Formats: sequence, structure tokens, C-alpha cells
Amino acid sequence: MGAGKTTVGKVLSKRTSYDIYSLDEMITIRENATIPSIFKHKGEAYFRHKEYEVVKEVVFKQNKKILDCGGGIVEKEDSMKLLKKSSTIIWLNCSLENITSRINGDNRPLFTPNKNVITNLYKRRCTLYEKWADIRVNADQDPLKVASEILFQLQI
Ligand SMILES: Nc1ncnc2c1ncn2[C@@H]1O[C@H](COP(=O)(O)OP(=O)(O)O)[C@@H](O)[C@H]1O
Ligand SMILES: O=C(O)C1=C[C@@H](OP(=O)(O)O)[C@@H](O)[C@H](O)C1
Ligand SMILES: [Mg+2]
Repeated sequence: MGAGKTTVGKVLSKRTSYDIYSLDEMITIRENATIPSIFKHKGEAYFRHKEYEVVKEVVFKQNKKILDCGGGIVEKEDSMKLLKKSSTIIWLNCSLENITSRINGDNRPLFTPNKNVITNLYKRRCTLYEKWADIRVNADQDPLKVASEILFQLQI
């Protein structure tokens, strides 16, 4: 959360002309509900299943594309296996300090300003990103630079 995936994804889409699929946006439209409302009324497991369904639907399309995932996609192994099989997984590695300053007071149900809780979530997620990512970029810099670093690493 707050690493800049959605922001950088849009920059990459403009620069490459690849289509972009924002999973959070697709889920919101399909469920006709906001993400906080889905979490509140249906729970996280339901949301993760919806994420999985959207991934399954888009990854094997033949067009060149960028998937703007939610940061919690790593919580569901089935989703990650599909991504690993089909895609290059990019980790936008961002300090917890920057994440916290970017999204404080935002509309993300799993974000909390409680330092212990968010530090534990951050550390656990970092282990998962480390496990699954093909490429890691420094996301503690301007989004345009993050996008350039990704294109450089992918040689696009
Ligand atoms: N590299 C960056 N530097 C500073 N602010 C950023 C950066 N990337 C994103 N932001 C800002 O942080 C917030 C969260 O960005 P977003 O792209 O939605 O992150 P994510 O999709 O990873 O949760 C937005 O207000 C966005 O404008
Ligand atoms: O980290 C998470 O568990 C989540 C991240 C959010 O997306 P962003 O990473 O774009 O904030 C969104 O999918 C949902 O609030 C859950
Ligand atoms: Mg996002």
C-alpha cells in the first residue's frame, strides 16, 4: 500500500502504450462497492478471491499489458502462482516511513497508523515480495524515476 503501484502503472502505460488493468478498480466496478465496504461486509477472504478471479481473467490475454495489483495480492498463493507463470513481477520496494506519509488517513482498510501492527505487516509482506518478485525497484523516489528504472531493467 502506498508504494506507488497505481501511479507508476499509469506512467508505464502511457510510456509503453501497454494496456493497464487496475485490479482494485475492476473489483470495485464488478462488486459495485468500495474496497472498504467490501472488506467490511464480505471480509478479506472474499476480496482475495475476487482478486484471484480478476487475475485469472486477465493474465493470459494476448495483449501487452500492465497489471496494477493491490499490495495484498501476495497474501493469496494461487494469485501469485498465476502471476509467476504468466508475468514479470515487479516489487516497488518502498520504506515504511514513505508509505506511512503517503497514505496516512487514506481509504485502505488494512492500513493502520499503529506502528507495531503496520511494521509487522510490512515485514511479513516484504518477505513475500522477496519470494515472488522477478525484479525489485527503489520506490523511494519520484514516480517518473521509478517508471524509468522499471523500463531500464526490463529493457523496454
Ligand atoms: N514515488 C512517489 N513519491 C511520492 N508520492 C507518491 C509516489 N508514488 C505515489 N505517490 C502518492 O502516494 C499515494 C499512493 O500512491 P498509489 O499509486 O495509489 O500507491 P499504491 O497503488 O501502491 O497503493 C498517492 O497519493 C500518490 O500520489
Ligand atoms: O495491501 C492490501 O492488502 C490492499 C491494498 C490496496 O491496494 P494498494 O496496494 O493499491 O493500496 C487494496 O487492494 C486493498 O485496500 C488491500
Ligand atoms: Mg493501488
